[in-house]
Amino acid sequence: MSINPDAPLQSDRNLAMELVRVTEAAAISASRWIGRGDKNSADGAAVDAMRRAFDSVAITGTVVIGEGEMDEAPMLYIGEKVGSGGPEVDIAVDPLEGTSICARGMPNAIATLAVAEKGGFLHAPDIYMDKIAVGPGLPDGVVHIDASPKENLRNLAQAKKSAIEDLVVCTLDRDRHKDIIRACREAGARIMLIPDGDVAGVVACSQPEAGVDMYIGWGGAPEGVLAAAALRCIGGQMQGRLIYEDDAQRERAKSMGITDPDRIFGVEDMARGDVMFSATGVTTGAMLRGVQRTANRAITHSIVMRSKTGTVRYIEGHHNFAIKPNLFVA
Ligand SMILES: O=P(O)(O)OC[C@H]1O[C@](O)(COP(=O)(O)O)[C@@H](O)[C@@H]1O
Repeated sequence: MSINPDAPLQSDRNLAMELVRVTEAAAISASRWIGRGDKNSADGAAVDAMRRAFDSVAITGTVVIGEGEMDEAPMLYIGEKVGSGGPEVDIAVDPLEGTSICARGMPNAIATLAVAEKGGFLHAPDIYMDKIAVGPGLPDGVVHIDASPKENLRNLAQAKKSAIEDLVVCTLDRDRHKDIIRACREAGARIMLIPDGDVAGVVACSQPEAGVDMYIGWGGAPEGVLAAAALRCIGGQMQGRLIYEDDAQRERAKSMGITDPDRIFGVEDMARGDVMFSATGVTTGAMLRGVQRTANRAITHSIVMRSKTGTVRYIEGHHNFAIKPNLFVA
């Protein structure tokens, strides 16, 4: 990262690897709660482990996308400082993205975070964001958030030199998306419904093996920023627009520095400059395999990427609790 010009290049190379340890810790702790029907305990375990893991990362980090405000979140609240000291960076976290799916033992839960140089992330309030995303290597503006699903699919099919019938559109399985779903199906596309976890849904557009051509629909705005951070590294296009349910939400956005609350944010508007992104699978999904646990051991599957180099690494971690119990046991 460009924060400390005197720091050797090696330090930010190492930082990317340190971040994997943090999402691994959160995922392993959350994995103890997979399928146990208790999403708050799963989330609490992930938050606690992620917070502790940050203590050994050599950064002076400020949480800008976190678990909520100081008075509502005991840890990883917005404004909290994390890290053991080092370059000043901003942090976006979602220690357990997909709390309900983890509790229900369903696919797609991940532990994730992103790091940017100071001021690099959009300070998104915890409200909905309308989102549309496609993968890399396509003409700029091939899809647009204000175009109809049919128009977007037609343009996307043309750019990909495929038929609309070959395209898969991913969206959250919500009543509010029924018109989008109907329009996509009527246009001939196939729909992949996910119960939760739209960070993975958006990122899937940029992972050829995931089989997703376009992501569309409303999800959390903080999750939108995390997804944008991933796309900054892996490539792909995304547009997001905040959705306000009342004036208080609009005011809240303004108080967080969003001067034009109705603007359409692109990837660079949500995650600027040098960005790193890490995610570890909790339950198996399109993006990552979940934690595999055996007595005293766990295997984790993570993705870590940097915008500076465009390198994307898939990391399989084999963890032995008999030797290293403290970090990972909630
Ligand atoms: O469940 P809603 O209100 O449709 O919100 C959608 C958001 O919830 C999630 O599906 C899961 O979020 P949580 O992990 O906080 O439960 C996100 O991925 C998504 O952005």
